[in-house]
Amino acid sequence: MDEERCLQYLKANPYVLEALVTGPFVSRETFQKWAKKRDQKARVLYELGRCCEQLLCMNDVTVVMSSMDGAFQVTKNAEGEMKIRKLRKPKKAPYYVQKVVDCSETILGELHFNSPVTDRDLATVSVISTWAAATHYFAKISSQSSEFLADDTDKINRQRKLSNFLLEVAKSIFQDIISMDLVIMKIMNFAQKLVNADRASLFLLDTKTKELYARIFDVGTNASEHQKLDEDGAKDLRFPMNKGIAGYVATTGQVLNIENAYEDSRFNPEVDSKTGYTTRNILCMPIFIRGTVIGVVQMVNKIDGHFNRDDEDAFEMFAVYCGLALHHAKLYDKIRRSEQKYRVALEVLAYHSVCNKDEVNKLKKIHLTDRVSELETFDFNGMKLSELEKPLYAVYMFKALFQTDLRFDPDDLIRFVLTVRKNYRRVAYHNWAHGWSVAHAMFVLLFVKKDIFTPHEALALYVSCLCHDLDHRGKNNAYMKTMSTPLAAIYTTSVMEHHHFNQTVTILQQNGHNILKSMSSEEYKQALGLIKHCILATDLALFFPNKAKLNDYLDNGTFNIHTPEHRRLVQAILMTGCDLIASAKPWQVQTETVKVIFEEFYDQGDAERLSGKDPIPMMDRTKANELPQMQVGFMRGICLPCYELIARIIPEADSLRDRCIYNAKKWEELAEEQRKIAEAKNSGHENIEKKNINGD
Ligand SMILES: Nc1nc2c(ncn2[C@@H]2O[C@@H]3COP(=O)(O)O[C@H]3[C@H]2O)c(=O)[nH]1
Repeated sequence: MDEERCLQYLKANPYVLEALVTGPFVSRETFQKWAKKRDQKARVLYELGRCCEQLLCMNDVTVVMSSMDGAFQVTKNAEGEMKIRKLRKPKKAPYYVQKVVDCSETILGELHFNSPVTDRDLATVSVISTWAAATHYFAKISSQSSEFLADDTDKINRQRKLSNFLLEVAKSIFQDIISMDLVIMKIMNFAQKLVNADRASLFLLDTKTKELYARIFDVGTNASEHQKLDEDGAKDLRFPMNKGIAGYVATTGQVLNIENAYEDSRFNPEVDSKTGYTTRNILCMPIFIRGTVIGVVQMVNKIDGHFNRDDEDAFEMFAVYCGLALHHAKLYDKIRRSEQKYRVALEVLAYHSVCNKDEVNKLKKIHLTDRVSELETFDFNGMKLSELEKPLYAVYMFKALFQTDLRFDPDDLIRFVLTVRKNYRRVAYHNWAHGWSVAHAMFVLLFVKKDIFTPHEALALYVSCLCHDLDHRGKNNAYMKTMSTPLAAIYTTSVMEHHHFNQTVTILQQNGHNILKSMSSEEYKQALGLIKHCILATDLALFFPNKAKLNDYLDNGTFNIHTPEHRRLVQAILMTGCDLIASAKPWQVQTETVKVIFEEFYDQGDAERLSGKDPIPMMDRTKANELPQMQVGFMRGICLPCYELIARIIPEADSLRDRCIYNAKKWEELAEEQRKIAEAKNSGHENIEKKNINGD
């Protein structure tokens, strides 16, 4: 039936339209909207009629409104309400009928003039009628658009409510990360209100048993009645994932909006039978995390009618946020679990990596009363000390430097030194003996140049040297990175040095180990900050910029030991100088140390080769013959510039530079010998080759 025939039919059978308009299929607000629209037209025509009566000084203009159902006379009752009644045929035809037509050529109505009118009157009436029609037309447009807008406003308000809530959810996901359940509850609660559902529930997928279980199950419509079930859900709210609307959605990942649950073969009435609740309609949404369904959210029984398209759209957005919240909940649980595991590991480690009572008592029994003057020179060879003497002398040096300025518990000091010893690994070079010799070098520097630093600064420098290579694995930062070790994942720069510092702090935090405990919290914080600065400075990668800056200040005469930045540079360079102390030891000690350094280098080179990477020449045992030349490069390129700089700041320590120059020359002689041997070999080979070629 086309529109024209439909109109004819409705005109012929007005009761049909009446029944439709006042029946259940048109909502109250729609009916009111229509009525308002009609009222508006009637009101405009009525006011137009009265306006013409005033202008033409008459009072018998009949106002007629046109509509689909015919012509209606418009009057106004005592209360000012518009009254519309079917137009009866007038006894006498009007003198003049003015049609009121709007911009879209729609006839709004007519004005019947029941008294004689002049041409001038007609001209006036025509103008006013046009204006009135235009006014009505634009009023309609604006009311439509405002209706439209009103509809839109409705939608906009709904969207705004939605987006405000989603923003709240996003914020609470990050703020309430702990109680993710609370966030999910909020989401469910809001979703339920937004789509006006009587009940809401969240089912999660148990991938092991291929079942769905209720994690949040709604027993009523206010939040307090939400029933949050434990991780496994309530036992009786579990069912195979191929059952029910929830199962279908979980299996297919599709959204389902079921208008009549019991008529849908996929519906599972078992849950209703357990809860005594009757499900009429269901809006069910899958929850995805990274493309995998992890659960479904269900809205049950729309309060008025069934769920519509808008509900589906709004709810789809919630399903995403549910997924986000659940994902965070899972991640957070994982983090919590790994933190607990980490704590357990730390406890076990702390127990085994702390010195024991026997070791402490053994050291306590030895009382060093006399001054050990041989310790007061850089040339002292720590390699000759026993496993007991090293900690004993480490305690002695600490006391010699600090016991007049600092308060500390002597037993704490013994425990600290012994535990530091225990946390160096038995690798060829970066072991306790290295830590001890670097601390000894700092002891001598501070001994010969007492007043350059405050007691707390000196303490930080000494402790840093003792601890600067704690838990070193005999592999350098480059190795840690290329092998993508966990340490390299934690620290982006100075990987091992950060780890050494972290180990230092861990030991200080052990019971009975905090040698800094007499400091105020501010002093303690500063001391730790300086220890971190000093240990990180032993990363050779930082030596070059530090050296350049300090030399600049010295060269341009702006160096001032009391300037904090200059002070930190001096501390850093001293740390490097102590770390490389083997290069400034007597030649015998230098060569013995270099032997173990390269043993460690070659171990790393072997490990790199095993993992398919070519080691650098210095770590390649097949190039051991190039060692002297490499040492020349190392001494002249790094050690010598370092000790020359130290001598500029602490002239009393210029012996380090002299020793270093001597050792470099020795390595150059060896390199020269090595070169001659190589040449002899080559020429030997050449002679043999020539003989072969000549056949003699
Ligand atoms: N080639 C060479 N490297 C050294 C020598 N002494 C120290 N080093 C390197 O200098 C680095 C200083 O920081 P580390 O102690 O971490 O590791 C040290 C070694 O890699 C040496 O005599 N020869």
